[in-house]
Amino acid sequence: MKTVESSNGTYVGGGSSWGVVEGGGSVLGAVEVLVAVVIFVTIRAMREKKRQGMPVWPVIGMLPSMVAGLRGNAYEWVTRTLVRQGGTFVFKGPTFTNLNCVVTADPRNLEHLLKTRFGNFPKGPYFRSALRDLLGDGIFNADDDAWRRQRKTASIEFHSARFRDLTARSLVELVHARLLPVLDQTASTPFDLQNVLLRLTFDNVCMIAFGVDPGCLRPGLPAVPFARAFEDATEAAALRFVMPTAVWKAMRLLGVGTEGKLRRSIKGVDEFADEVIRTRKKELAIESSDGDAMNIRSDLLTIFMRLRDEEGKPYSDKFLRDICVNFILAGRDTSSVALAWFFWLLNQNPEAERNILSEIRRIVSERGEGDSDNPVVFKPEEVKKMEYLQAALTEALRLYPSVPVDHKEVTEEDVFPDGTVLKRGTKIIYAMYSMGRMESIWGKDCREFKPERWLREGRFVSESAYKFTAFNGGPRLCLGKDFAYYQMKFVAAAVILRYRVAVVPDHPVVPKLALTMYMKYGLKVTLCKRDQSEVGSERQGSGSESY
Ligand code: HEM
Repeated sequence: MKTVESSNGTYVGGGSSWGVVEGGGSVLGAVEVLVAVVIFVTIRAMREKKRQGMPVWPVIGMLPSMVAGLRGNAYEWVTRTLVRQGGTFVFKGPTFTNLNCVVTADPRNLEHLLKTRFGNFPKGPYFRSALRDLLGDGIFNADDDAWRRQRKTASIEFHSARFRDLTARSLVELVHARLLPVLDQTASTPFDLQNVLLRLTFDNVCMIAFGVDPGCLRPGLPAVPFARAFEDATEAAALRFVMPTAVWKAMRLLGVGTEGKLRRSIKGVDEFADEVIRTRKKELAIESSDGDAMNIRSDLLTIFMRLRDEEGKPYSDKFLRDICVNFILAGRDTSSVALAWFFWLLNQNPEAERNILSEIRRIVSERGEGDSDNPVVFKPEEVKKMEYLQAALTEALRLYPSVPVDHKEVTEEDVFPDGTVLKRGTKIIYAMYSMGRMESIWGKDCREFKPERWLREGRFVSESAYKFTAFNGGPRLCLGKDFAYYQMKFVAAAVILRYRVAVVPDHPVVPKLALTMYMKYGLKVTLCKRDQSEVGSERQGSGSESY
């Protein structure tokens, strides 16, 4: 039966079965209009998908794609989109939210952002406000003068001979008196290596930055309430970036959901930082009353306690707390997770493991007669010689950068070298994880673990900081980079020399969505002791043939 549209929009037909023609016709008409609108909107959204990498729906923008992406591996979802879009895409969030942003993995844009036009791309108010509860005004979350002052002070400390000496000594203590005995005790029982490494780097950063030793890495692996609180806090804080600001702010006000968790976990973090500051103040008071005038200690926290702010006043306890929390994030959660990914990758690449073992055994065998210690404790000049190990760690960081994405905000209108127009206030995400997986940067084998790509004639050769962005670049290049390499090499060499680390079969390994790239379920491993009689038996040069 044919139907025709009447002038008032209802449908009329020719047969008796249309007894309900008036009311039913109007429903049918509305349905047809709705179907037409849906088809129109879908076609338009799909056309946008071709252009922008994702369908753009009226009102909700690209939200459905984002929700679907976040349900799986969010980093892979961003990577797929970036690859499809040639290295940069514009994310359109729902109307009336501030989720719009430009996402890029293009080295030309990174150089523009981090170096050439550094002054035009601060962290900005949006990101600073999302992380303020956790990071306060600490170095990671500061711009302009507040950042410059902290950077200058920390930079002097990090580049001093005293700091280098302290880091080397602290690592000998941590690895030989704590890590290796703990590993020795576990024998072949499965344990979470990421957890052990996080304990090590936590103790280490507290020793070198605050001059305190929390003693988390010790036999029995005691519960560390701070660690739980800190991990929960970084996870809950990261979720703010995928929520409209109004939503997380309302949840924060009510103390519900992830915001309730964030509030509770920040309390746990603050308790630890407050205790460190209180204790240090007491110690300094005693030392100065003894006439030592604060000269005994010169760790980073003490240096900040001695400084005065722009008004000539000592820094507040709140600001000292921010310094502690930021340095814990910088020093605890980066090299530990990098090492966890590194050991996981080695487990799948036995050839690379053999090359590392060969290199470190050769280094031991090169020692002079009176120079051999037992057990072997690597010296700083030996750690420096570990070129293949450095290449393997860098390759792990290329594929699993400890900071998987980072952010900036546009101060004044600008244009990226790839032609993307950046309006004032635009939020920019640069995706380090995705950069390691771009064929356009690393070639067809970009997803393979190949330490050799970093070696020329057996020597480690670095890449541009705008291609290999794991340590950031430009004026905000990671301050702890040299220390982190030394620490990771020292730990990895000590472990690999003694053990084969085997990942428990079927243990799920996936990244967690947080500020740093934890393995969501940790890294369950068992250890197999190596025959120590082989140590030192490697003849000079024998290890270099394979790389
Ligand atoms: C594998 C280890 C490490 C990686 C991959 C890494 C990576 C990074 C990245 C990507 C940034 C830029 C963050 C941002 O601006 O949002 C950064 C900054 C920083 N890192 Fe590292 N880091 C590592 C280890 C360390 C360690 C061990 C320390 C200190 C103990 C440290 C201290 C810092 C500091 C102080 C900054 C702030 C620099 C600034 O904003 O001027 N890092 N790091």
